[in-house]
Amino acid sequence: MKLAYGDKPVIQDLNFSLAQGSFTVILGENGVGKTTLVRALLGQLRPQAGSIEFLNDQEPVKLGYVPQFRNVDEEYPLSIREFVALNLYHGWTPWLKKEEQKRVDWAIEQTNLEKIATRQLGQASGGEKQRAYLAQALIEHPNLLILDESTASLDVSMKYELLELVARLQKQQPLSVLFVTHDLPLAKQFADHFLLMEHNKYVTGPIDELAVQDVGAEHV
Ligand SMILES: Nc1ncnc2c1ncn2[C@@H]1O[C@H](COP(=O)(O)OP(=O)(O)OP(=O)(O)O)[C@@H](O)[C@H]1O
Repeated sequence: MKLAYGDKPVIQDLNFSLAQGSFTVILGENGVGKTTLVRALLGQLRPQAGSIEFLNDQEPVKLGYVPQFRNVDEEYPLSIREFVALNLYHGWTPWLKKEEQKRVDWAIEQTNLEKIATRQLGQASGGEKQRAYLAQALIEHPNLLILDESTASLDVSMKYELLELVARLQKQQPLSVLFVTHDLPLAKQFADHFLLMEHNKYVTGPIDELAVQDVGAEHV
């Protein structure tokens, strides 16, 4: 597959398959194309050559996406619960159906946000905000969850908390995880496979085969 912005190639000859149910980490230096690959997976960027195929034989692939941490304004008007439910509001009906309410409850419960669900999102801590983004991504019951540097700028215990939630969900239900990060210890702890991106070279394999020297000092 080739991905480019106009005539500026970013990814050339990437041939990569993601095993169903795996927890795969994507590593690589700044600017190597990790977010570009995520954008292509999300359907925001079309490959200039090759293609992305979702070969799930049981059910269609449903993507969930947890973005990089962005601070939300303290005055942000929605409660955590309203924020989690945001993508369920369609058209003019300002209320949710019973079944949709249940999905919101489930996502809030899975991310340990029950106690603070009525709090304004702007008043939540960094880790709680990121769990709210995770809950929002879970609403459609995705079977492929993409986290794009979602733990960057969280402190160590919050990083682990977020990924422990993701790892638990991955084991509970048919869920594959793609996790873009610069954090090698976190990758080693949670992932089972890796994709290491370098300019025009891509290495994949089981996480045990990833050596620290392959990744470079900036990741450690
Ligand atoms: N919309 C765009 N138009 C043109 N070039 C872009 C665009 N977005 C990204 N790029 C360029 O594509 C290259 C890859 O960027 P990308 O954001 O995918 O890298 P990355 O590996 O995610 O980096 P980082 O670790 O810093 O987030 C960079 O050279 C970047 O400047």
